[in-house]
Amino acid sequence: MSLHIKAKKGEIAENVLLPGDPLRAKWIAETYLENSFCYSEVRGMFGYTGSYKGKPVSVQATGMGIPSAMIYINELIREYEVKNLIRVGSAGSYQKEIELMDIVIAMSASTNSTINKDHFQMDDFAPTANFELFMKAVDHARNNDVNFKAGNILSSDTFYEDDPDTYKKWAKYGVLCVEMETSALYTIAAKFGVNALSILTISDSLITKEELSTEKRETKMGEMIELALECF
Ligand SMILES: O=P(O)(O)O[C@H]1O[C@H](CO)[C@@H](O)[C@H]1O
Ligand SMILES: O=c1cc[nH]c(=O)[nH]1
Repeated sequence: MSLHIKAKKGEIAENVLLPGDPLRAKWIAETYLENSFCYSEVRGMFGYTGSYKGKPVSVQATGMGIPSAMIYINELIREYEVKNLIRVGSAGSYQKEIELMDIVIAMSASTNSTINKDHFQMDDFAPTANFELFMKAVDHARNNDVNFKAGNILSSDTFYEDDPDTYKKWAKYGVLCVEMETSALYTIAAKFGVNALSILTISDSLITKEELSTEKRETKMGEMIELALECF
């Protein structure tokens, strides 16, 4: 086992879905994976392995925010040799044409986190999705009439901003939505030469202030999960 994941070597598949929410991880395993078992409950951050259409797939919750996600992503790659990581998260819309329950496929992730600034001595690294995973998601979405947008997103260190208009500076430059982990996922995947993608479901809008209930955030993201599973 690793420090934060209680799985034996070989218990985690090469293909892993990464929701932030542990209850979404449980719901994904129970709804989509055959013969799934729970390999870790450390800190309540559930991890499961099963199969989807005959392929081994794991789902590991990462918690909220870049520091938490970095722990799980590092351990999955370093200790369990995971090769394909697809985040399946919720996000807040920054654009009026992106509505609740729409799907966003993240080509790249801007960030207000200073972790990469420190790491690259103030130079800018551009966290980018793996091209093959990205194209698989786009092709599958197009072929199945999934309502999606693809582009740059923001991985933010803050959920509650002092100034409710902070989002506008990003929206003006075409950033589609905000979440809290993808820039770290893309950066760590690049470092270790593995493949990463984030697919997000819009759970609220910074513009209209509409939002999904907690229950829907846990369990009503099936279109995104099926799209992600088809990319493995
Ligand atoms: O729904 P998840 O995957 O947790 O993602 C989003 O939701 C959390 C905030 O509510 C942050 O983790 C953000 O990235
Ligand atoms: O990080 C997040 C996730 C969902 N909605 C938001 O507004 N921010």
